[in-house]
Amino acid sequence: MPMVTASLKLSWLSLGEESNIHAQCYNRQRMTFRRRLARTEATGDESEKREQTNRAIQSLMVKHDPILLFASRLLSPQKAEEASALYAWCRRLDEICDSEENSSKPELVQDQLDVWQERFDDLWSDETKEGARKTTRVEPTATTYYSEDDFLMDLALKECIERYQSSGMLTRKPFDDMVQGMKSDAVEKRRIRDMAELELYGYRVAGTVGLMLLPLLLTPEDDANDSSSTSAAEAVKTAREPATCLGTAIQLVNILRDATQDAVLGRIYLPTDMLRAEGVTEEDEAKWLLEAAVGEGMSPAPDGYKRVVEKVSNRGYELLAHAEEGRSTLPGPFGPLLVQVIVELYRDYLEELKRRGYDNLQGGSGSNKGTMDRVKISGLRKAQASLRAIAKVLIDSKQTSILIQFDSLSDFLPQLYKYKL
Ligand SMILES: CC(C)=CCC/C(C)=C/CC/C(C)=C/CC/C(C)=C/COP(=O)(O)OP(=O)(O)O
Repeated sequence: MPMVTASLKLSWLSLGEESNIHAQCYNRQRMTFRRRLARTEATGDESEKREQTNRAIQSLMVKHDPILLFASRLLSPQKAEEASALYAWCRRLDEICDSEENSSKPELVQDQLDVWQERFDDLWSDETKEGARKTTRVEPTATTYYSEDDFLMDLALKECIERYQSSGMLTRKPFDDMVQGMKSDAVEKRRIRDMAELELYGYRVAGTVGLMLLPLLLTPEDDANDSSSTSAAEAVKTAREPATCLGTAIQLVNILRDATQDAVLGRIYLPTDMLRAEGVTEEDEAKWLLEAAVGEGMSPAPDGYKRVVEKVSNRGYELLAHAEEGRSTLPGPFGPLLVQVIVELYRDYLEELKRRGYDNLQGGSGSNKGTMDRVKISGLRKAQASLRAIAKVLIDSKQTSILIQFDSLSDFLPQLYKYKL
């Protein structure tokens, strides 16, 4: 690709010339992207391109989220493709923030997120009222170019968007909100002011996933029929709140789980106002950030710190309870079952944290990156959690056929075992 050669040759150019060339290359790539999108063109054989798209998405799933590869097999082929396209967009966005190359360069991450959002503007059809977003100034760099696989994955997302956008079931808000959430992480010293900010962050990076998925989960396959899409739109409205609660709860639990890992990156997600009210000082924080960075074990967490962990954990329980109550807003039996399995697993994690006296700083840090002995739940407990979920959904729906339909349970349990919770 000439772009790569160009970026290699740039080393002897002055900085001004370099950014000028990047700007030209970036603008050229963007124009080509828009032109190809407008023609909805994937150049070449249609089925070959579809296979290439699926391969690209699957390799992302295998690397990051194998359990979703399994979960997508529970959906119809069309819904699986749509969910996968949404996944690919979210995962590549998250990769911008997590990339090794970008670590400790928040301004670079901010620039790449601006480019990502500008790219999303091109994907979101201009025909809608929401289409025209005022874009920010973008500073392209050698790392902001996209590959053919990226184009194909974006094209798959565009197809998904076009399917659900006109009914108003899919809006661009969750996409913009997720980018916003990622941007809030790309700062030097990441802190959270209070519980409201923590929940907003949880909604932005995880609650939004539920909102993106609802339209496709709630629309029948033959959605061309007007009356069915009207009722699907109603169903989406009802399901929004529990779906958001579930995503936000997942993120709160992830935050409690990854406290040491985040401390290695200089990040503290527990609300500062709650920590101060419990007597945890900036010096205490500096001490555990240093210990996490050195990686030779953490001192026991102070009592005030553990009380804050307990409060955040209690909020996690509440959000999980809302999600559980709302599980029947999804079509059964798989929708409610999926929600219930997640609820049981994440609740189990909170139980384990309680058993350990709310000290989530003990265990892995440094080269162990939070995995050594951190609070986690065993394969056996994951299996018990899924059986509990099946029993609850069974009692709820009085459907015995669910066990027969869920014949891939033997595939599911090993997947769950590998899942990193
Ligand atoms: C394919 C199926 C069945 C569903 C797709 C469901 C979707 C859209 C999932 C997107 C999930 C995603 C990648 C969200 C991005 C933001 C986020 C909360 C990432 C956190 O990922 P973790 O794996 O917890 O942490 P790491 O970033 O450390 O990997």
